[in-house]
Amino acid sequence: MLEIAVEKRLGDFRLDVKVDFEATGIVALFGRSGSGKTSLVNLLAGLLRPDRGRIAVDGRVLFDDARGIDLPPERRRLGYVFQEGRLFPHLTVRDNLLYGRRRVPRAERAGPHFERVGIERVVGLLGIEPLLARRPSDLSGGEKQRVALGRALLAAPRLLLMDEPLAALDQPRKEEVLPFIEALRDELGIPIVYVSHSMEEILRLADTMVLMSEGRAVAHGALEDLTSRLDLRPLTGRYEAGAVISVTVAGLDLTYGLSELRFAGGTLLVPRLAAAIGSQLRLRIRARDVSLALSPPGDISIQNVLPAVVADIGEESGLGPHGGPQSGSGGDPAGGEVRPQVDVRLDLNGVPLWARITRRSLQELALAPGKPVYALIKTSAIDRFSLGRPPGRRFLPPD
Ligand SMILES: Nc1ncnc2c1ncn2[C@@H]1O[C@H](COP(=O)(O)OP(=O)(O)OP(=O)(O)O)[C@@H](O)[C@H]1O
Repeated sequence: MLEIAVEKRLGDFRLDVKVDFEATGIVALFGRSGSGKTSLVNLLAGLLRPDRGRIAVDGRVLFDDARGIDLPPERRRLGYVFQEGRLFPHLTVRDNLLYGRRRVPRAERAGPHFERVGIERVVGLLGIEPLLARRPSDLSGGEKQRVALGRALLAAPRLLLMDEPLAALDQPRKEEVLPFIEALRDELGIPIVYVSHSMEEILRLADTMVLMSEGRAVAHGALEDLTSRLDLRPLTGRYEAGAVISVTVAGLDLTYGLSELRFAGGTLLVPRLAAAIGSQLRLRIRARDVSLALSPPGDISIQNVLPAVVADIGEESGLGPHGGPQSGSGGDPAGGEVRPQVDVRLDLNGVPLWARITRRSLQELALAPGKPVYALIKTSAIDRFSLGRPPGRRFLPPD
């Protein structure tokens, strides 16, 4: 359990965060640039001192101004991985890793907590064995981040803080590092607080989310719930509008190279996935990739046609004119300018899905809450990057 109640003034910016959450798996700290994510992580790590408040991890108090407690960073037993690895340039990879090990206080160098992050295991999990003799200058960006992760883990932290660990990497390098982060989550059982402003990354990795806005934690909870909440859409972002769905790989159509994914709302066909039948996946379907029809269309190339009911109709997500949430659901939110699109929340047998359609379609189809419709989703709408494995479950290696 992570208990946070802190206040901190930084110039004109005021951070005032009160949130308690279960620290298991990966907890995403999400928010726009400048919402206070890094400052909050620095307060947790002990790199920044709150003006007042209290921070506790699993009942262990790290900071409490009322009781005069302020543990220095090295006694907090938290690991920290930054955007850029910050490895020691003059040390080999092996010595960088051993540096992490030496940071463990003597009294803690025993027991299951310490042993589960043994050097061989961490090196194996992160695939960095071939790099041990190299220096950081001879590593790619992705390799540096894997070593930085290893160094943080070898210090046997109670909690790992990761602040935009992939932000400095290009897409192929991101894809290279992501499976290692997933492996840590699933194999080591060390909770991770993961800062990112990339919803794609969060959807892939996290199961819970703390949503930050203007120095406050405005919501926290299960990722599926927060991403389907209409009131939070202005904060979860315009391009990120979409739904997260947990599915089971149910079959493979070898003739056409399609995988069948089953969930409570039906079956989805997607281009063949490197996942064994029976494995669980979480995928994301963006609102802009979903169309609606009142009856199941006949002559159409779209393979995924799923019955649904309109649950809610909201403004296209994004920022209002002053950077805040939009108000109302009418067609005139920004001083006379009609927004051409709306987001329709659908209910597929209890599973939420979003469709972004034009306001004109909304009227022509006379859509309203309760109306039965069909959701049309192209097979290619489900991009590989959006596919994550649900936290805590093992994933069979790609074939
Ligand atoms: N030492 C400081 N003095 C004054 N203002 C600061 C200081 N540190 C941070 N801020 C301000 O606090 C706000 C929050 O910054 P912070 O880095 O925590 O945001 P963030 O959500 O991590 O942003 P990003 O995603 O861009 O990294 C920003 O407006 C920043 O300019």
